[in-house]
Amino acid sequence: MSATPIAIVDLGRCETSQSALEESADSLVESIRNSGVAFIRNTGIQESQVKHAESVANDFLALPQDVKNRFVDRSSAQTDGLGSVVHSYVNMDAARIGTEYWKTRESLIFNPDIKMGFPDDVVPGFSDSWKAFSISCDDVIRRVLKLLDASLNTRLCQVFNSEEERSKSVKFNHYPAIQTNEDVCGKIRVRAHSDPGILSLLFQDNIGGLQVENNGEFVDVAPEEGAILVQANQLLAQHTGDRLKEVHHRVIVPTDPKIACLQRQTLSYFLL
Ligand SMILES: O=C(O)CCC(=O)C(=O)O
Ligand SMILES: [Fe+2]
Repeated sequence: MSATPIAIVDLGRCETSQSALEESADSLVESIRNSGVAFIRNTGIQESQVKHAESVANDFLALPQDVKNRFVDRSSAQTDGLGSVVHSYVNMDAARIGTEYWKTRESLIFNPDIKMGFPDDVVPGFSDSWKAFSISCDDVIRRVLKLLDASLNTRLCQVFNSEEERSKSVKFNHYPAIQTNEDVCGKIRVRAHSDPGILSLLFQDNIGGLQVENNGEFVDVAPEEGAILVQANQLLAQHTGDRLKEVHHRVIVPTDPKIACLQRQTLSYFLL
């Protein structure tokens, strides 16, 4: 499976001159047109802030199952939590353990703007950490929209700002280590789908496994050290008249047997 060329756009450089901004904007748009995604770096988001948001998520996942189950939102089970504006803990493995264990995943999805329902009583500081992370991500998404506007001659910033406050989600995915002697390399961990909303930012560890559909073929998105993945979602496609298509993507167990069985974690921010 070959890797697709994905642009790495330096957000800091965009602010140095108009020509740097235009060049970066075009490269961002070209990458999203080709593969539905682009990397951005030099965003100003502190690594310590990301690590902290991941660390409170891991504190939550380490809690006893009955405590975690208090946060299950049954109404969002169909949509994997994302379509919902409420908080939820989703355990995708409950029915599958012992059969398709490579599909095992626990997800935490919280809307940073909804005040009630955070697990602060069981993980002190959870909501502060995720809210701070979401404020930083929101700022980055606004800068990405500005670049898209510069290249496409659209008014996405204005449209999405002038609408009443949009919904947001922070999502943490935990794919546990796989304990088996069986060959699980390349098996599907998350089925192919596209996500709702406008744009998302994906912070992934160095394990890999994310693939995007490109000309009918799924190609690897290898993690890029220090860079965040911008993903085009359904509403962006709608608002750009399909000039930017939403990305169809999936997650597989890495094909390298040395890392296939290791745990993987990702943290995402969605502007919905
Ligand atoms: O964990 C990943 O790399 C992506 C997961 C995903 O596509 C999702 O949660 O919507
Ligand atoms: Fe997704």
